[in-house]
Amino acid sequence: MKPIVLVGFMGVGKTTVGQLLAQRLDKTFVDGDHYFEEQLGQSVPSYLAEFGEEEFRKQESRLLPEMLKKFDVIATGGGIITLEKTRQYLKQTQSVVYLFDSFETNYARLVADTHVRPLVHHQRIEQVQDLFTYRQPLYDEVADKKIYVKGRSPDKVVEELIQLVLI
Ligand SMILES: Nc1ncnc2c1ncn2[C@@H]1O[C@H](COP(=O)(O)OP(=O)(O)OP(=O)(O)O)[C@@H](O)[C@H]1O
Ligand SMILES: O=C(O)C1=C[C@@H](O)[C@@H](O)[C@H](O)C1
Ligand SMILES: [Mg+2]
Repeated sequence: MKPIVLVGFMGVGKTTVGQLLAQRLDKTFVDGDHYFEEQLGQSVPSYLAEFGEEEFRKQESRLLPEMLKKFDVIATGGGIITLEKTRQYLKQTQSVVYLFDSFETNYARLVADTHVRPLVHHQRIEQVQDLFTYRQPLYDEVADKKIYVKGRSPDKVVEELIQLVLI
């Protein structure tokens, strides 16, 4: 199977949906942030605090092709589209699916989630919204399919993904 790569803003559900999709299809799954932490031996928040975002993006970009070689379903980190070089790589990759939802739904999830995301932690809502708006065209640019989550359950999103990518 050609890998399925999920992209989208923090909190849209890439990890949740990706895991469920892989289970349904009996395929392997990897979460980009988890893979990063395993390979670098450091948590993402701690790495960002120590080395900064530029270095984090370089490492994230380097690890992406490795994940595509090793796994069937890949949930990328929310900022995977930041570097031009990484966007070029994703554009040449098949089955990149952009999961998107309204800013309000996304933000509500981020606030409720216990998982720490340094780029939104302690930021004002306006700053998170600016980042969300800035990134939309970048996800669009790299994706060849797009799913509007529309507040639906992860199960429903997985059903749509299967229809869209595999049938
Ligand atoms: N369709 C959904 N409906 C309701 N809650 C959801 C849905 N998808 C995910 N969630 C919840 O939203 C939160 C964020 O989900 P998840 O960690 O999968 O997002 P993500 O896109 O992987 O974020 P990140 O880019 O930061 O890794 C979690 O608490 C998860 O349980
Ligand atoms: O959207 C982002 O820039 C990020 C999302 C997370 O998945 C992590 O990769 C990290 O916290 C940065
Ligand atoms: Mg995730």
